[in-house]
Amino acid sequence: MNTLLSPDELEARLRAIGAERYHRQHPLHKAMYEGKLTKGQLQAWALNRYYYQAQIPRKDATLLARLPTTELRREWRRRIEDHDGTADSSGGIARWLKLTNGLGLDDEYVTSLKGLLPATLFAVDAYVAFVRDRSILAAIASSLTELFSPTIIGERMEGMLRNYPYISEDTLAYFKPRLTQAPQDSTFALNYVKEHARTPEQQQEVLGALEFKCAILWQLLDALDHAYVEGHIPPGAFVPETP
Ligand SMILES: O=C(O)c1cc(C(=O)O)c2c(n1)C(=O)C(=O)c1cc(C(=O)O)[nH]c1-2
Repeated sequence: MNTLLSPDELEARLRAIGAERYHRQHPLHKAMYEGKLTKGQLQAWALNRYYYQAQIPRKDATLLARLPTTELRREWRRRIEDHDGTADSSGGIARWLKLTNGLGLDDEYVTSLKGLLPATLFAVDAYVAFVRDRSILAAIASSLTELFSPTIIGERMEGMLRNYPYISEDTLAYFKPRLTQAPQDSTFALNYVKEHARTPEQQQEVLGALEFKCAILWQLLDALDHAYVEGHIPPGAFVPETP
């Protein structure tokens, strides 16, 4: 039987899941910031990660439609604008294309989604389906990986600028705003789950949602590792021109 945790105990359990399972621990992340990847491998990562970026606002729009209060909808609307932009400012998806473009990939090819690994499609689509089908509490909890993203993003930016001469601050423009957006997102989501997970069952649901999301992010890197480091590129997937 699961016992009822205090809100702070719940937070500690969530942070322990992140410390163990977040994709910061993945060997491909380490290889990336240590400068061990080829340009072709970085291209494959950026190309596949584009699909995650492009689906995030669809995931948030799916949740937005189910949210019962103005306060919650306003919070989630902001997330959609962060990614899609507004009439006055470009959003995260457009900034991600600066990265793929800077790495030598055509926008048209990237946005066509041709060349994605099947595992990328399956994993990202599973995240959108989770948020569509599960409780609002679980859906909000599944965004809590953002508690840990500023650390991985900082590490990645610093390592990539230092180790890959063809990568500039401008190419990495996507990441800088995330360093302030992610803490805003995750503070809201953490406060929400601490307040609304009031039974042992709800708390287990929250913990399970974070584990599920960590597994999605881990799977994205595992699939890239298998295809582009181990060399088992599935038929139809992107084949780098440069080694
Ligand atoms: O660079 C990363 O490692 C990373 C991780 C995550 C995450 O932990 O889910 C997100 C992002 N970036 C990101 O850029 C982003 O916009 C984002 C939105 C979400 C979400 O679940 O709603 N996660 C993430």
